[in-house]
Amino acid sequence: MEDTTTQEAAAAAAERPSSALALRSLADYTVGAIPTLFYVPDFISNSEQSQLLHHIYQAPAPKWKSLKNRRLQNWGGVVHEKGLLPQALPSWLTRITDRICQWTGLFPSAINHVLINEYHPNQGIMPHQDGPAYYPVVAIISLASPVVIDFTPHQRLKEQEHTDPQNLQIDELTGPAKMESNGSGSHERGATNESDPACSSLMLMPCSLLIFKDQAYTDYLHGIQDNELHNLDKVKNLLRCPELKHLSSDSIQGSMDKQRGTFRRTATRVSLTCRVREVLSKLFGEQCVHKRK
Ligand SMILES: O=C(O)CCC(=O)C(=O)O
Ligand SMILES: [Fe+2]
Repeated sequence: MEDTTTQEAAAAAAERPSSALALRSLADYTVGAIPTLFYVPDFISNSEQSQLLHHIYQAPAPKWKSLKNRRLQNWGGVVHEKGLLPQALPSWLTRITDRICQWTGLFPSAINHVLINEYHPNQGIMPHQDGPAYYPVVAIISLASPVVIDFTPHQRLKEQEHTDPQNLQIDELTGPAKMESNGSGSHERGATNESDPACSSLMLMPCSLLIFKDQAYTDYLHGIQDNELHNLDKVKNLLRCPELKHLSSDSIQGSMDKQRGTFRRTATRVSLTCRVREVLSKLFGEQCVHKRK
């Protein structure tokens, strides 16, 4: 489905080399103590951000699915318990997902699934692990508002699975865990990073790319607190967010309280969670399973 104007495509193409050229290799973007966590500021340009937001908010109202604490759009096909019934991603998404694929070199095939989440300043996503139907590499593009994402080790969840098997459920969208369906993964209630030195938080600025994989994917829960005020105590990448110093400029919204070490969200954030999802080769038939590295 081609819905991009030639002008827009030309503008994006003209811009791509400059942002791509400015990038170093992925290994240069590790952050914090978890080795498989990467933060890439300015992965997309401001005008690419505007184009993405334009397309996202042009989608027909039924494309949005409202959840208790956010709403989302699902692109790439319908998720079924046995995999994905695929539907090609629109070109305004593949322009970004193909670049992520190429530059990272981490995905076994083209990114085929994008979940778009929208969060008001008091909304978030509970600590969760993305389900087993995804290849264990996640790429998240952030738009419109900064937010803090927390990574918390989930040994507790693993122990629970071992000791309490009757608690396990297989969710339509996820894997075995105590969970609440979020359209994306499994949720653990009440996980907290207050006292755990192993946890890591990152500030996700608009236009940035977050990549997490392997250990960060399998041994950590990730989540965003559902309040306007975010604590910066455990944020590992503040030095890589120089724009936070200029919050009065109209491009980035929010406010910092340096004394208290907090950031207040004031704008709606949108994110693109880009993944490779197992695809059903035949309806309810044979499944194509990715080899995990
Ligand atoms: O919005 C985000 O940055 C996180 C989204 C997420 O974790 C998910 O879609 O599974
Ligand atoms: Fe997730």
